[in-house]
This record gives sequence, structure tokens and C-alpha cells, in this order.
Amino acid sequence: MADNQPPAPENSNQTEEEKYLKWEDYFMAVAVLSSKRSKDPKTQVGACIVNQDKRIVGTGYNGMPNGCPDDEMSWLHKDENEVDHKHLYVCHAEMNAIMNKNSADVKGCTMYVTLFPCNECAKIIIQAGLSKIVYLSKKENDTSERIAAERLLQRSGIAYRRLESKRTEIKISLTAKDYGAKQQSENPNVLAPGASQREEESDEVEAEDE
Ligand SMILES: Nc1nc(=O)n([C@H]2C[C@H](O)[C@@H](COP(=O)(O)O)O2)cc1CO
Repeated sequence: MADNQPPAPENSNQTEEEKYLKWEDYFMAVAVLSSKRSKDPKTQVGACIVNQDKRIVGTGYNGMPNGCPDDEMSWLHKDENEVDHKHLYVCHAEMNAIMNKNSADVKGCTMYVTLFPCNECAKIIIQAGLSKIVYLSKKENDTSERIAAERLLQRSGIAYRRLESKRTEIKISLTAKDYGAKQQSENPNVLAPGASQREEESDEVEAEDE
């Protein structure tokens, strides 16, 4: 390479298909990213609801109800304690995504969810009028909740299928230089070019973070 040539971008050997996300991968990635907010120490679940215009109208993850701080509630498994276990209290990702909707309703929408819904969520999904479910994973064992969920969805005519994707992972960087900043400043008081807006915003979120 001649000296005056800029270095090849890191992703220059990617195919066009690899460079951008297909819609389904994008929506499932939003569900996965949402799951990363969950404080459940064993199973983090995320959901993303998309309308017929491919607009995201709700996201959610499994967490304790409002007023029940995640850090103060028990995350024990039902095998470990009869009354003080998470399954009695936690709101599932699917329910939270529906409750968090930013549109009038979610009728005809598709839910992207990282784990196949249980029977209780299947009921909520049906009653909310969703049309399709795309899931990433299904637990191996056939629990009665799972069997009931499938029966309910089938009877109600809600189509469900596992995501089929060529991608196995998506890497996400939160480093300014990966988004066009010339260099990341060593001095935390000097912002890297293009990073000022983001740093100011992230401070605000950090102050409220739990
Ligand atoms: N579809 C689902 N959405 C969910 O949000 N969950 C939540 C409830 C719990 O917080 C956790 C499951 O915990 P465990 O049984 O793997 O330790 O995931 C669980 C399922 C599975 O039906």
C-alpha cells in the first residue's frame, strides 16, 4: 500500500450482506440488547415488538414490577424457596414489551423474543392481538407451561418460528473511534471529536442508572 493511502477500514473484507443487518437480525438484536438490562442472574430474556411498517413499538426484558426494586427482590429459583422465589414476582420480557408499547395497540405486530414464551405470556400475546412470534431459543425440556403455550398459540392462529439467520453473532463497540472520531482522547476532560453529544447524554443516563 502506498504511504499516502488511508488504512483499509476494518470491515473492508466483509460482503455487502455482512456489512448491514437484515431486518430480522436487527429486531432480534434489539431483543437481545434489551435482555442485557435484566438483573436475573440466571436467565436474561428480551423482547422487541415490531409493527407492519417495520417500526419498533415496544421493548422489554424480565424484571421485577414497578416499586419492587430488582436489587431488593429475591432472584432464587422456585426449587430453592417456596414463596420467596423469582417466578412468583418477576414480569416476563414479553409482558413488559407489551406494557411498554409506544403505539395505541400492538394488533397485527410481530414479537421478536430471545426465549419461547410461557403459557401466561402466550395468553397476553393473544389478548393483545399480536400476529407472529419469532424466537431465538427454546428450553430443551417440555414443561407444561411450554406445551400449554404452544397449544394456545396454535389454537389462536398465532404463527411462531425460530429465527433463521446466517449470522451467529453481532459485535457492538462503544468506542468513539469506531464511529468516526479521529482518536480517543487520553484526557477524560477533552472529548474525542464527534463524541461530545454522546458523552453528555450518557452522563445523564448514568446518573439515573440502577
Ligand atoms: N419466555 C420467557 N420470558 C421471560 O421473561 N422469562 C423470565 C422469567 C425468569 O426471570 C427467567 C427464567 O428463569 P429460569 O427459570 O431460567 O431460572 O426468565 C422466562 C421465559 C420462559 O418462558
